[in-house]
Amino acid sequence: MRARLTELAVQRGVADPVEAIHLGVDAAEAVAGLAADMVLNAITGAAGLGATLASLERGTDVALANKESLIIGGSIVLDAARASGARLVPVDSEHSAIAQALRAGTHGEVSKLIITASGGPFRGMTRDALRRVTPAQALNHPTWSMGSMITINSATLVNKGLEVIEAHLLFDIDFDHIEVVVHPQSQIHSMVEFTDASTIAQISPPDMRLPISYALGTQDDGTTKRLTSGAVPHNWGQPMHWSFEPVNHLAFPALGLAIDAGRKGRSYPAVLNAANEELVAAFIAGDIAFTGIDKGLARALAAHEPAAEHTVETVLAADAWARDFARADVAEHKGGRR
Ligand SMILES: NC(=O)C1=CN([C@@H]2O[C@H](COP(=O)(O)OP(=O)(O)OC[C@H]3O[C@@H](n4cnc5c(N)ncnc54)[C@H](OP(=O)(O)O)[C@@H]3O)[C@@H](O)[C@H]2O)C=CC1
Ligand SMILES: CC(=O)[C@@H](O)[C@H](O)COP(=O)(O)O
Ligand SMILES: [Mn+2]
Repeated sequence: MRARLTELAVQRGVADPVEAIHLGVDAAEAVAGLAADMVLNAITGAAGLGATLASLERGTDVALANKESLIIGGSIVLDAARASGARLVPVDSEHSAIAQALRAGTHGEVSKLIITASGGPFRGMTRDALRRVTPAQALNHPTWSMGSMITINSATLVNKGLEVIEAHLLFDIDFDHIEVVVHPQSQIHSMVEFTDASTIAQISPPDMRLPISYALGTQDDGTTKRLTSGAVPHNWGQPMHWSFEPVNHLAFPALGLAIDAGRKGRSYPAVLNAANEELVAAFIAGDIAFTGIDKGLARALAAHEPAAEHTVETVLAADAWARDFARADVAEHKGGRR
């Protein structure tokens, strides 16, 4: 690997190819800590925490796709940004939408954030039917093409729970003022309701090039220059039907579990995320049923005893504890109809 990368670096005229190449588990963190205008963190999962912190500590703005690092780090990540003055710029489509809509008023004028959810491939299904769905069905997202972890998280609504916590942290809005609504067409990416009863929505086709380019357009003064995204705007001359419906919390309890973990704070979000990463892997491997994911999450969160301090060390310890717990939970319930 190093030899091939060195060859490529030499071909591209890199002055010191040995210095320029980082390999291994700490490579992302090392690269994120190098001089840059902005780091786009699109690693999946808790593994992205080191890179987010390394960028922020260096004072580099982070375009954040890796929502997990903010969610598990919580105040540690926010404090790192505050201390260096670096910005956390959302790439997640809902949070990009909210950031855009928030420009219509002040923080004090916000009455509610409304996060839209596609509802995933199993929208409308009963709890009983959900016991029998397959990984292939769960990986077939109705509107977005994404990696396997976030696609399964969309199917369980864990993704929406993570996004509520992410919105709370990014925009400093209380959990009581964040609502989730199912909007199956994924055209409205989220909304902000203001105190005058006006609601501002951000609308675009489901294409990540738009939130990514919006984040990359961040200017030194915090304003945003809209870049060419390549996304195709709506054709308003065509008939379109968009719908909204409430979340079925009985069929999809993971959303409530995640919001509860977010409200409790400290290491609960880290436990939620780490247990989920393990349970999703077990579901994809065929070891547990789809409904085993939220059942395992409920058991992990109920068993967790958080440390008094909230530090990188306690977050990583909670992450490791949750992975062990979830693996044992999978072993205990493997093959059963959980
Ligand atoms: N896809 C989307 O539309 C959206 C994604 N996001 C978020 O963006 C992130 C990435 O999602 P997505 O692109 O779909 O996922 P993918 O599975 O497509 O890509 C994940 C990437 O993370 C890398 N990676 C995983 N673990 C590590 C590690 N320990 N160190 C370095 N790199 C690592 C993988 O590298 P390798 O291939 O070498 O394993 C891969 O390039 C997630 O946090 C997701 O929630 C948010 C909103 C929308
Ligand atoms: C593109 C993006 O931001 C994803 O997080 C997407 O929102 C997932 O769709 P769900 O609404 O199904 O979770
Ligand atoms: Mn999203």
